[in-house]
Amino acid sequence: MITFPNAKINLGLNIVEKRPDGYHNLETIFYPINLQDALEVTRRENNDKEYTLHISGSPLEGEPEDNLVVKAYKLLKKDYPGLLPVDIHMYKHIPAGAGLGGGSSDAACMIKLLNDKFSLGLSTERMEEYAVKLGADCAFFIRNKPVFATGIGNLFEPVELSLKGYHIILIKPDIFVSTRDAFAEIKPVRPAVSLKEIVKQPMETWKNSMKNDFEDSVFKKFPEIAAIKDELYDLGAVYAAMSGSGSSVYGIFKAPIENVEDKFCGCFCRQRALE
Ligand SMILES: C[C@@](CO)(OP(=O)(O)O)[C@H](O)COP(=O)(O)OP(=O)(O)OC[C@H]1O[C@@H](n2ccc(N)nc2=O)[C@H](O)[C@@H]1O
Ligand SMILES: Nc1ncnc2c1ncn2[C@@H]1O[C@H](COP(=O)(O)OP(=O)(O)O)[C@@H](O)[C@H]1O
Repeated sequence: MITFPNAKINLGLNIVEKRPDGYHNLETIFYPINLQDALEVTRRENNDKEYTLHISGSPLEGEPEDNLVVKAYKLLKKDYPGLLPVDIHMYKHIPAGAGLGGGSSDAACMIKLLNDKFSLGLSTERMEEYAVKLGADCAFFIRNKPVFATGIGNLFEPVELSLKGYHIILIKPDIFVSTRDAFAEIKPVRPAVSLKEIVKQPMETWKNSMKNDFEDSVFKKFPEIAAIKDELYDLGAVYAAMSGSGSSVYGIFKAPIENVEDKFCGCFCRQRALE
């Protein structure tokens, strides 16, 4: 059984307050895009091991047991001992440490895939409960629809928003930003106007009203990321921002943009909204 975990971008991101558990309450809009990994799970013939993990594509650091797809398997196996041994094949295309939620998407897709393959009968809500144990934004990828998210990024309200027809240019500089480190730099502030209201306004207004709170500290540390955002606006983006805790930056355009390959030296890709 094979599935294609997709990335997301954040449209705005307000870090509202620090919680007693050390995490932060935030508000953001998660929007799925069509940049995808591939994840395949087959029944392992040999029962010598519970699982094997084979990764191809972009190299990923860490041991197999650190990988979120393995963590997802083990999490379900605790409650469903009948889960059979599996071989996991993953092709990594979504860059890590990019604010694109690649690992979280892999983990959420693993839960959905195991639920289907082994007929576990988990409801969507139950899968979301498992997903959030693996990562704050992981539950979003279970339904994988545009949402206004609050809490630690795990409470969702649908948003009336479609980027269908827009052209998204996504730039991933060769910089890894750790989400944990990015949070450590933030002083939380409750926004004067909620993102839920801002996103209802025409996209042309977002440049002056929609903010990613991680940008100030990440741009200060890595001015080259700020420069990418400026360049996207110079190219005519209606809205441009860093996604999540970085380091990728996206621009949303009304028309296709030609000849960007040279400008961004191969670290770019064209995207469209996942419909
Ligand atoms: C903040 C976002 C916005 O999209 O950043 P990106 O990962 O996309 O860049 C995500 O919600 C992140 O989700 P995820 O990447 O799953 O976070 P986790 O692995 O659970 O947490 C990594 C670390 O970030 C911090 N963290 C994460 C989420 C949150 N609401 N408050 C936090 O303080 C914690 O220090 C935690 O140890
Ligand atoms: N399947 C996976 N894909 C990508 N990263 C993974 C995966 N499993 C575990 N990770 C780890 O997650 C970390 C990326 O997390 P994070 O910085 O939150 O990324 P992002 O900002 O892209 O969501 C990396 O250290 C990576 O080793």
